[in-house]
Amino acid sequence: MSTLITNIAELMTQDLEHRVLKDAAVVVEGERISWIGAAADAPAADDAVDVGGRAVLPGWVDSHTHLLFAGDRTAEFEARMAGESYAAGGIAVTMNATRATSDFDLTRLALGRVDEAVSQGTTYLETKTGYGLDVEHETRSARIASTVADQVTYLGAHLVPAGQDPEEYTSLVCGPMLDAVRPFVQWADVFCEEGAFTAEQSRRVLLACRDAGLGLRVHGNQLGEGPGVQLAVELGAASVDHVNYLATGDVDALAGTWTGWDAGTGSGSRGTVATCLPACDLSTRQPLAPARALLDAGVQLALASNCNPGTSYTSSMAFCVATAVLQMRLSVHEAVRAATYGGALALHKDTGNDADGERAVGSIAVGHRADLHVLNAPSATHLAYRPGMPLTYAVWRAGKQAR
Ligand SMILES: N=CN[C@@H](CCC(=O)O)C(=O)O
Ligand SMILES: [Zn+2]
Repeated sequence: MSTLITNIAELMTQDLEHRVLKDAAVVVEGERISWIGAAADAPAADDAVDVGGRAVLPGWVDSHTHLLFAGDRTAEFEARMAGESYAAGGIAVTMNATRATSDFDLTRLALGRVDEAVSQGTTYLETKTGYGLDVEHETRSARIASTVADQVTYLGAHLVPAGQDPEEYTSLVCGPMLDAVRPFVQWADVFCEEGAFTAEQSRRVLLACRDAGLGLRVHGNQLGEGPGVQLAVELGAASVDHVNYLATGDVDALAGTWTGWDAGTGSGSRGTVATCLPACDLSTRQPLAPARALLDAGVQLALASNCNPGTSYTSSMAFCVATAVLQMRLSVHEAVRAATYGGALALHKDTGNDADGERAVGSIAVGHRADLHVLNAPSATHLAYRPGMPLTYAVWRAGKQAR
């Protein structure tokens, strides 16, 4: 079954050539893109959809979310808006509410959040554990996460639960907890920050997880300059996320990880993606991450929602893109790229068009997964020009119309 999607005013492919086509069309065959080009040259297909002169982008790739949680932290948010600072300790409030919730309800809540994201144009997403924080509840979160998200990250090292010795808890995270979650996860992450895990504890966790075959990610440099970025670079993490407080050496170190990468062909060894989380920065009143400086230095960038109940209770990638343009000085093309291709790069899903289903996401090219986001606007510029407006008109996810 093939579908011709035509009358596209602007097709922002985010492919390796950064092509933006006018008056374009796309053919979707099964779950893959089989053709793109000028609408006038489009081949026949079984079915046709006229999108009426609207813009089409790749679906958002949200490479950083925390969707496995119950409860609410409105009071903490109100206190923050009244002048309190964000501190890692709030995670314990969500841990208690999450532990007290049944499997059925936790699944229902997570599925509802995925639906919210997809209805706003997200077609591929990662989510993390991190609100269970004992073997039973981390394993449950990982298992449920593996049924609702495309990729799952183990974040047992989110906070040391009250009353536990930090070194003993770190050993649990590196040992029995890791063994229990391992069947359900592809990545491991650690909150390397004051009030969470020290550099040494973080290194232990990351090394144990790397030995277990997991890819690495780091929450780093969110609340102050710290060791997160350097640790991520040293251990070859796929991404370091937050990156609000960076020393010059941090930017240079991140840029250095991309010297073996050919951005023109998407080949060579991938480095460490800097993932900026602007919705979180606003909600915690932290300085926005220096996305412009990172890009200018040659660092590959992702934008993600960081949807979670403490620091960023939104899955709106459009909001992140608008903020990146309006406040972080990215162009619309750069911001959309970071929220699509950049997320795919951070999740190692930027390449692949094999028959076995390993298909690239985050860019529109022949053989890639058919993840398309049709805007109710003639160009992607409207994402920043009309911030906060409901611009998602239609969504295809793996070739199926999801909205
Ligand atoms: N920084 C660490 N973890 C989350 C916040 C978790 C919470 O406060 O519940 C984040 O990415 O911002
Ligand atoms: Zn996070």
